[in-house]
Amino acid sequence: MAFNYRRIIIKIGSNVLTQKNGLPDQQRIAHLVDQISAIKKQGKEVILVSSGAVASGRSLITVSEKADAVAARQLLASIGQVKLINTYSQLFEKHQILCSQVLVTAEDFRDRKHYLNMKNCLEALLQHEVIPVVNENDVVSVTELMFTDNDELAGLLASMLNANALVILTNVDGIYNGDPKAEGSTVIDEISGKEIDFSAFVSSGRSQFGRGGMITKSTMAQKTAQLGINVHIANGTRENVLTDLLDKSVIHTRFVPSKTASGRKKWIAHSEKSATGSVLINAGAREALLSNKATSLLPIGIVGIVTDFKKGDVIKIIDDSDKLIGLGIAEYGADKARERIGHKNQKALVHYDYLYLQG
Ligand SMILES: Nc1ncnc2c1ncn2[C@@H]1O[C@H](COP(=O)(O)OP(=O)(O)O)[C@@H](O)[C@H]1O
Ligand SMILES: N[C@@H](CCC(=O)OP(=O)(O)O)C(=O)O
Repeated sequence: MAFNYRRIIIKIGSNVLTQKNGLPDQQRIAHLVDQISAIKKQGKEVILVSSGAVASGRSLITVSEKADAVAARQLLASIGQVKLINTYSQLFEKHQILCSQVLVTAEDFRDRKHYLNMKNCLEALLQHEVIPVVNENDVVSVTELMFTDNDELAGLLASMLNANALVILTNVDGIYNGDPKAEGSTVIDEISGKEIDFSAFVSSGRSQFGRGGMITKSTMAQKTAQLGINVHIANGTRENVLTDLLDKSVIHTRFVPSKTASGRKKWIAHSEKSATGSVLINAGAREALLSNKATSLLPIGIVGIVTDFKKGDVIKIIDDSDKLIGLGIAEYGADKARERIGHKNQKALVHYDYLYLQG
């Protein structure tokens, strides 16, 4: 039986869209659009996360090697994004499908209002049968404001939109149990559970035009699967990869989803970078939070406030061995929390509904 997903995020990596010389591979893009159109015509909702702005820019302008690297990337992306979206628009038009351009920054995911605006826009596009083509707004996202890569962006969108599946297309068949080029390495077809140390078999090196690499891809995939979303990593350079993947007839890696979380919890799960405060908890609190019961974080289990926060801020919950246990929204500020540390019968600092635990 095929995978019967209703809403799918498809991420196409730089290396899939780019030829060896760094220029866009028009033929491959066309073939992917044909497949995405076929999937759309089966009544599924598709959101495309596409890299390739910088590569497209390279096909239009030459930037001096002496130019500042950040400015060069901004310039290439600004010019290239126009070409990239035009390419998609023309190719989808052949299938009588409308696509749209959505450019986002990491900041848009940190602010709950921006987050909801973005979500509403994407929902409206899907309702109107449009395929949103999303990319990072490379023109304004520089250095520390950037996503790690478009895999991170795709993972955030998958949880934001409660997608059934996230398909990441890269230039290898999936995650190998060793160096993909080494003899004897094979593709791991299913990954489940939390405690996997990817660095044991995934090397930190990136492919020619990739930004994040396979370790960040794997970590993001695992986190997304923990939120109840199927994640597939497959080879975008293979013919018919998308249609074959949904028919379960192509070799690739699938991250088995573990549980489903509420929309709010999904947002909190991805808020680590915007967490302002942090609290230290004792072993008892850790045990209670990680048990199968729905438990809120009570002041009795808190041993210290590491960094201050205000009511409503996302805070990090850290255990006695300095491990990040979870994230949650503070019900009150650090001052009140300090007064209540270790006391019984106090209002929870983080209510269970606003708590995301990563185990
Ligand atoms: N164990 C592994 N399994 C698969 N790929 C790996 C592994 N270790 C390292 N890699 C490298 O990760 C690369 C893909 O990641 P990345 O460069 O981020 O691609 P993309 O541009 O598609 O996001 C592959 O080309 C491969 O060389
Ligand atoms: N936003 C950039 C791509 C950035 C990126 O992370 O790419 P990838 O390595 O494919 O995840 C572009 O359009 O050129």
